[in-house]
Amino acid sequence: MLTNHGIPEDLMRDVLKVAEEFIQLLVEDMENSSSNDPGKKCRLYSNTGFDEEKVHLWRDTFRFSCNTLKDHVEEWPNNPTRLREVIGDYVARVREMSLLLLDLIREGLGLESGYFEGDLSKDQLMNFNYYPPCPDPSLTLGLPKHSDPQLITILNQGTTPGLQVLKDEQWLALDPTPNAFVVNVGHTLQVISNGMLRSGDHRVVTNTYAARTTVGCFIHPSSDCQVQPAKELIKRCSIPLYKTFTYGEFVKNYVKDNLDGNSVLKRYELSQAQD
Ligand SMILES: O=C(O)CCC(=O)C(=O)O
Ligand SMILES: [Fe+2]
Repeated sequence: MLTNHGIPEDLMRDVLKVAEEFIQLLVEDMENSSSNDPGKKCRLYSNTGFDEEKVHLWRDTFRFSCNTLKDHVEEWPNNPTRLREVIGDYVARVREMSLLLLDLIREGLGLESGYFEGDLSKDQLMNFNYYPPCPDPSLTLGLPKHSDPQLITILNQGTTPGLQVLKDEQWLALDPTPNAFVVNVGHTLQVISNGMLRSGDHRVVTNTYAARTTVGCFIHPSSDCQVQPAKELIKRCSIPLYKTFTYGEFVKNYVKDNLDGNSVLKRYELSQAQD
């Protein structure tokens, strides 16, 4: 949970409001606006693999590519009319804060200055998530158990509860704290830190009484970037626990494994690697 982060409270509220308005417009025209093509830079989807998945999820998501702003802003919708302005401001501030956070993490890990700069943190995605009230929450989930594949996630979870984290094999509710962000370590940061930082499993449960809107920002490497345990950490104290991979290939496997309920990291653990 991150507080005192410097992002204005009214901007945190505004971004949720724009997300609510925008999703509402799209949901009314779901058939024409949704797409199952993961390569699309801006898309509305309800499930990551509708045909293959065992449980259909109680969530609509709109995904934006965000970095650099000037390369992507034209792809974003412009209805509601203030969407581009609000999101542009929000995304830029979240990015600045995330890079600062990554630099503090870098220092804590004892890595050389600038380690996360460049391709490792080049890209940024943003999701608007909308979880409508569910008539029977025992039958489905907003989002099943998963860890995020990216470097870090900065989640603005609004005011409605629903997020849970797995701790000692128990699901704990992480109820919203006003104006705080939830920060998740992603798989990529787990690999770079050679397991010193661990990605946390989380999920979203539904409720019968209120819709829930959240906004997640994900900082991640460019698709062709090589990800591996930091050499400095290996030199200092340990053996590498993970194989090197390109981020784009990793994400493809993540999507595949997630549908089967498996952790993608298993494929890349060196002790279990075939080659
Ligand atoms: O909406 C939430 O509370 C969590 C969303 C999430 O975990 C994700 O998009 O990866
Ligand atoms: Fe997540």
